[in-house]
Amino acid sequence: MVLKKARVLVVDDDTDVLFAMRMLLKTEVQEVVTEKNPELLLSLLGKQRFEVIFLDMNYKSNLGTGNEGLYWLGRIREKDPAATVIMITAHGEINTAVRSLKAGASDFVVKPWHNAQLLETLEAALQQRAASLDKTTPPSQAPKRPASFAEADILGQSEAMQEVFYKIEKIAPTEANVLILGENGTGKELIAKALHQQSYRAAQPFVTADLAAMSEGIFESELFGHKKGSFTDAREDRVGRFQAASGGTLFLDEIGNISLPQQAKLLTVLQNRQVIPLGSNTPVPVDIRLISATNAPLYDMATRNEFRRDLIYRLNTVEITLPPLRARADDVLLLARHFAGIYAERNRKPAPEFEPATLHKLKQHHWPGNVRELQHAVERAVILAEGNVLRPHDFTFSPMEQAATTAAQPPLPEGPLQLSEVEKNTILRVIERHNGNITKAAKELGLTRTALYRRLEKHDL
Ligand SMILES: Nc1ncnc2c1ncn2[C@@H]1O[C@H](COP(=O)(O)OP(=O)(O)OP(=O)(O)O)[C@@H](O)[C@H]1O
Repeated sequence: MVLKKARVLVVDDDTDVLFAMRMLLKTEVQEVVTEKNPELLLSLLGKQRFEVIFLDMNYKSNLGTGNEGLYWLGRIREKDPAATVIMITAHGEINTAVRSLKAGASDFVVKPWHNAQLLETLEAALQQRAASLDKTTPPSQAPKRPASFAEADILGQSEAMQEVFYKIEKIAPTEANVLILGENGTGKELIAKALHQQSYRAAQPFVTADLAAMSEGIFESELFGHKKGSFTDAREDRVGRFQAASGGTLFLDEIGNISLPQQAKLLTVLQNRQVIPLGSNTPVPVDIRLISATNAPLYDMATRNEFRRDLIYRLNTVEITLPPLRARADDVLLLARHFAGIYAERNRKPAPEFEPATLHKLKQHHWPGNVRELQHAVERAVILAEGNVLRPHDFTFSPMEQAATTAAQPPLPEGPLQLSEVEKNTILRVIERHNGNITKAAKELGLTRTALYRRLEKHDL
């Protein structure tokens, strides 16, 4: 609905982009104006009102630094601080795109875009704009934002996490579907909850569906509900998770684990915004904000036709990637101290100190289980430590994790070194770094896929 009333300005020096935008938007919005020359932007804004401006990040004169887009964004915001600007960026410019969010852009789309995804981004931006301009919104419906992410217990001082926080702040109060990517234990569920808590839906339910735990047999009934008698065990009517989350947020965890037939069913529901419970003929409209998460390499899976690209585009209006803990050493100590405080209090012990050598050991560890592993390691150490100083030997890692850590450091062999062990550990570490993607791991190791498979067999992996 909001789309139909929108007047949209598109500024890009690539005439193909302008043409594609015009073709896409002309039937969707009230008016589309396109402009090739950013120098004319301000005079256009002086003459006409636009609800949304799509602004390219790079212009041919500026060698792809994104600075010109940021410059024009600044000029627009000077003229109209309430302007809603969506940046158009190329792949590989995500850092600049996030900088543009900090500079006041509402969102960004990545070229080449998927039409449905671009329309969702536009709609979300319009809704966000309407909500922020709507002075009549009663205070109780305003988003409940914690003053800081520390209050929501999401800690992180690394640059990578600061960018995640900026994104959350921007995205939370919108209706955009969010896809959270990251290895196990990086905090995906925590981020999903924070997005909900800071959204306009905060007072409504947050419902989680762990798709990895749902067999083919119960998938539909769990998600879409069922009618009494629709299958042997259906003794009464039951609403599914989509309906249970009505008005609130549905968190689909481990989305990468569902089969192609399940993907097709999910896509239909998301497209039609309604579910049909098993055994019923009556569609039930659903009003949910969708957040999904996975540690699976969805884009690689799509290339291998294991995951539907059109479903990805429904899920990833905005994407948040959580870096593995090993890539944010700055956060390791912050989190370790935080967990130490929590577990000391829980176990009625004084808050412990960390020996410098302990901190070094923690920083060097590979953390294959990420924050969850750190949390458990600190809990164990706090419970087992004698006195209130945590020493290196209070942190013991399983042999496999230890091997990964050792391999991550410059080798310091003591005694005879088993070459085949080193090879095995290196292979394990590289495969893990690429989330199990054999093609990428083989590339990094300088092997062909076949050669890597042969070595996996050799090491019984
Ligand atoms: N930045 C963070 N600050 C504080 N605690 C964190 C942070 N990230 C993760 N945690 C904690 O680490 C644990 C694992 O986080 P969470 O369950 O959100 O990870 P996940 O990525 O969803 O894991 P999985 O993929 O296994 O489901 C939780 O106890 C969570 O509270």
